Amino acid sequence: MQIHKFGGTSVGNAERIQQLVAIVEAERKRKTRLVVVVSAMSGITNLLLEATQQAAQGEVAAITAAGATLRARHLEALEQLVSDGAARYAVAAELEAFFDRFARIGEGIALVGELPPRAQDFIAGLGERLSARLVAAALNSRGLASVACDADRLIITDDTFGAAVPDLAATALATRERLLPLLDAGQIPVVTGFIGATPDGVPTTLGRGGSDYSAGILGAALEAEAVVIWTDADGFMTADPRLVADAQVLSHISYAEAGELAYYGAKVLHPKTLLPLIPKGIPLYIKNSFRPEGTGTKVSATTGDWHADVKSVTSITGLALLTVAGRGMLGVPGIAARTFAAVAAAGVNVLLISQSSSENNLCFMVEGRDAERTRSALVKALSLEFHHGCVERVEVLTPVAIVSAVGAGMRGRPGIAARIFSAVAAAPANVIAIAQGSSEINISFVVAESEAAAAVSAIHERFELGAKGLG
Ligand SMILES: Nc1ncnc2c1ncn2[C@@H]1O[C@H](COP(=O)(O)OP(=O)(O)O)[C@@H](O)[C@H]1O
Ligand SMILES: N[C@@H](CC(=O)OP(=O)(O)O)C(=O)O
Repeated sequence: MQIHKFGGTSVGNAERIQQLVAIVEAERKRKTRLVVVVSAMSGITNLLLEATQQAAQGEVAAITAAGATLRARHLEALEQLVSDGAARYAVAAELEAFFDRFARIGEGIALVGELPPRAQDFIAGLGERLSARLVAAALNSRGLASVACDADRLIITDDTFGAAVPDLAATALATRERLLPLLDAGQIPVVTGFIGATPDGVPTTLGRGGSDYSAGILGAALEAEAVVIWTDADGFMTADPRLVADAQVLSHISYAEAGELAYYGAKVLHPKTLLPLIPKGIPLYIKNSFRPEGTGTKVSATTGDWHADVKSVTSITGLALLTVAGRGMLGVPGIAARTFAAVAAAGVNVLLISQSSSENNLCFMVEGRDAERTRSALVKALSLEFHHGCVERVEVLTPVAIVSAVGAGMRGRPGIAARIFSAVAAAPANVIAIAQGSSEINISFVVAESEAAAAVSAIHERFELGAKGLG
C-alpha cells in the first residue's frame, strides 16, 4: 500500500487534476492499494484566510468576493472533469453545501468582529474538503473507484488550532478502522490533507503546508510501504531551482539530510513529514507531477548519493535577527534561559541561535513578522537585567536570511567551513552570524536578505553542485 500526496499546484485546475488521474491510473497498475492525499487548489487556503481576517475587521464584502472565486474555480474544474450530468450534479450539490457554510460562518465572523481560532481552522481547511471531492469525482469518472474522506475522522490531534499535534496511536486506530475496509473493497480513499480533529471532533489544522505532514501521518498509521509526494519540482535539489538555474536533482538522501533541507527552506517537503515515518523506516519519494517519468528523490534511513561534502544549499528569507547584548552578561547565569523562556511564552518559533564566546552577545533568528512582538517580550522579561546594567540592548535586524549548506559527508571533514565562507566572501556577501549543529551535517549562517541569492549561488558553484550531477 502506498500514499500519494498531491500539493496545491498539482490540483490547481482541471488540467492538473487530469494529470493526477493519469498518475494514479499508472500507479494503480503497479499497486492495487493506494491512498491519495490532496491539498487545496493553489491559492485557495490564502484566499479563505485573508477573506475571514478581513471579515473580522467588519468587511463582509470580502466574504462575498472570496465566495464567488471559490465557487467559480471549483465549479469550473468540476465542469471540465465530470461529463456525466447526474454525477456532476451530485458533486456540485456537495460543493454548494461547503460554499454555503463558508458564507454563513464568514458573515458570522463579520457580525461579531472576531475570528476565534476554532472558526479560523475550520475555514482554513475548507479548500482541502472541496479539492478531495473534485479529485474523487475525477477519478470515478475515469473508472477508478474513489471516495472522498475528510481527515477530521482520521487524524486525531490536540486542540492547538493552527498547529495541531497528532496523537499517532489514536490516529492509527481511527485510520485503520475507516480506510482499511475501503481499500479491501478496491476503493481509492482521497483524503483531505492539512486537517485533523480533536478527539471530540472539532476540526483543526496541522500548520501551513501541512498536507505533506498528513501524508506522513497516514503513511505511518497504515504502515505504508512508501509515501510519494507529488509537487512541482523534480525532487530535493542541490539548490532552489528558482535561484540557481543549473541546480541538479538529488536521487537519494537520508532522513537527516532531508529534515535539515526541509527545515532550512527546501519547500518541496514540510519539515515534520518525516517524523512519523522515521521510526518505521518507511521511505518517502518526492516526484514532479509535471514530469512523472523523472526519477525524483528517494528519502530513507541511508543515503545513496555519494558526495564527499556539501550536497545542497538552501535559504529562508523574510527573517529577523534579534540580539541581546551587554558587557555585563559575561558569566551571569540564566540570561539565555530567561531569554528563550520569554520567546517561547510569546509563542515565537526560533530558527537559529548563536552566542559569541565572550558571552556578551546572544543572537537568534525569528520570522520577520514576529520580530517586534519578540523584542517587546524580551525587554519586559529582562527588565531586571536592564536595571542592573548587565543587558544593555535588545536589537532587531531585518530583513535577513538564513543560508544553509547540508550534506552527511560534511561530518568529520575539515576545511568545509573555510570553503563555504571563502565562497560567500567572494560572492560578495557579509556573514552576520553563524551556527553549526553538533551533528555536523549542516552549517547555517545569516546574511542580509538582499545577499542571500548570491551566497547560495556562490556555495553551489564552489562545491560544483551543478556541474557534477549527483546520483
Ligand atoms: N532545495 C530545493 N529543492 C527543490 N525545490 C526547492 C528547494 N528549495 C526550494 N524549492 C522550491 O519549493 C517549491 C515547491 O514547494 P510548494 O510550491 O510549496 O509545493 P506544493 O504546492 O506542491 O506543496 C519548488 O517549486 C521549488 O522552487
Ligand atoms: N493548503 C494548505 C496545506 C498544504 O500543504 O498546501 P500545499 O501542499 O499546496 O503546500 C496550505 O496552503 O497551507
